[in-house]
Order: sequence, then C-alpha cells, then structure tokens
Amino acid sequence: MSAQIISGTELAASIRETIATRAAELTTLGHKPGLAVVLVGDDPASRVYVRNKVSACEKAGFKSVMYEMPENTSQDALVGLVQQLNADPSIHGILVQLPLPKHLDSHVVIETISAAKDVDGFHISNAGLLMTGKPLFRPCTPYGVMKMLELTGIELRGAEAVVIGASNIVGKPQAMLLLQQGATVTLCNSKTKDLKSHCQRADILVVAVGRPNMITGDMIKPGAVVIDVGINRVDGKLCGDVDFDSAKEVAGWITPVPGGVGPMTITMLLQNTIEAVERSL
Ligand SMILES: Nc1nc2c(c(=O)[nH]1)N[C@@H](CN(C=O)c1ccc(C(=O)N[C@@H](CCC(=O)O)C(=O)O)cc1)CN2
Repeated sequence: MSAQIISGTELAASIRETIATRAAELTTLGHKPGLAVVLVGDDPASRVYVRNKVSACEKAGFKSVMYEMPENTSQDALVGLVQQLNADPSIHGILVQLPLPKHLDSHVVIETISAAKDVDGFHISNAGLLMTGKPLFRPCTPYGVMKMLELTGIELRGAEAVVIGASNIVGKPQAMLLLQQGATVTLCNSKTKDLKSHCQRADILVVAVGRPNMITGDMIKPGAVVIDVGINRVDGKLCGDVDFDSAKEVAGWITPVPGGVGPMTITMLLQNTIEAVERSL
C-alpha cells in the first residue's frame, strides 16, 4: 500500500490564514508585523527563497522590507545594516539569508541580530533557550516539521525518531524539539556507522543532509513517518534527500519535495514574526 502524503502546501495555507487574521488585528492596534529580509550575493536558490518569504509576508498583511547587498559586501556594512534594523521599531523580525558569501562570518552576523528579533532562532541565546525547553523562537524548518507532525496527529511520545543530518539550523534543533515531545531520538551524522540499521528502526525519520535520493525504500521501517527536509536540484528538477518513489511504497506517511517542508519553513517564519510582535506589546 502507498503512503499517505503530508502536504506542506495545504497545511501552510491553512496556518497562513490564521496568521493573516492575527496580523490584521495587530495592524488595527497600530502594531503591523514587520520583517526585514537581507540577501547578500547572487545565489539563485537563496533568491527564490527570499522572494517567497517576502511574497508570503505581503499576502499575510505584514510590512516586509528586502535588503539586497552585493556579493562583495563587507562584514562591517552587513553588521551595520543589522544594527540599524535592530533599532527600527517598525521591524519585529530580522532574517539574514544563509549561506553568506565565504568572506563573511555568519556567526558574527547572527550574533549581531537582537535576540528578540531573531525570527530564524539562530542566535546563540535562542539556541540555548531551545535546549532548556523554553524557546523564544524555534528555528523555522524544525518548527515547521513539528507542526506538520502535530497537525497530522502523529504520536511522538515513546516513538523512535531518527534525524539524519546534524546541522545547527535543522538537525540539532529538530532532535531537541522531538526529544521535548517525548520521542527517543537518535541524531545521525556523516560519520554514523550502518546508517541503514538506524533508519530501519525509525518510527519517525527526518532527513536533512542535502544529498539527492540517499534514503531508499529498503532503509525505511514499514509504516514509518518520513519527513524529507532536503531540497536538491538535479538536472533542473527539484528532489529531496529521500527517493520518493521507493519510499512511498513502504512508509505510512511521507512529505513530498517540493510542496512538503519548504512551504512550512516560510509559514513558521511568519508565525515567529507574529510571536515577536506579541512579545513586544
Ligand atoms: N536565514 C535562513 N537561511 C536559510 C534557511 C532558514 O531557515 N533561514 N533555510 C534554508 C532555505 N530556506 C529558507 O530560507 C527555504 C528552503 C526552501 C523553501 C521552499 O519553499 N521550497 C519549496 C521549493 C522552492 C523552489 O522552487 O526552489 C518547496 O519545498 O516546495 C523555503 C525556504 C537555507 N537558508
């Protein structure tokens, strides 16, 4: 039997309606949500994501300002812009699109963002708060995955969750959020031995490595929930880290690429911006 599809596009649309309603209320009260998005350089994928973020903000009734800086932007110029946005009361959330060009130090830039406006949840104090179980902002992709699991009615308590990929922006916070919901979590990385046996134990498998189609149907436990965070371009076509065709024959639930986690990432960015406004009142 074929897996049921978890549509990020559909879930995102319904959450965005609620967000738009709240944004309209906040605007009436004189607190229109404001998000600043900073793009440095010419990475085509980053440009698509940033454009999608700005358009989602506009559709939800937010103020959204996009700052485009050239590839050769200096660290001082970027830090200066972030400081200016920190001081702007009409801006509740600041996002610097990653990855940055190699000559820029993303840690310094992220630490410059005021923790109260860090709607990506990447600032060191927000990463620390996430560890304590009392986060200010949850990073958007893991937050989106948790929302998808919640809205699909997946039981997390006592479930075996395996996260593949230990990045700071997805894998590590994802493992923490699953742990906090009572899952038993294994966080795999590029050195993990016998990845297949870890995957085959997973009731919930979250894959965030950036390698096209690396997880195949034979690696999946029958009935498992498979969440594919990967977005890869192969011959001009988008695909995930999971080989969808073989995986869907074994899994119970599966997210597609595109139309899965991606739209939820943007939705949770809007949600975090609303949360930033509410906290500022
Ligand atoms: N500052 C940040 N930088 C990056 C983040 C982040 O959360 N904050 N995450 C990723 C990229 N990302 C968000 O920026 C992102 C990736 C993909 C999508 C998305 O909607 N994907 C669509 C397909 C879009 C396409 O045509 O390519 C989908 O999956 O359906 C949204 C956000 C790295 N950088």
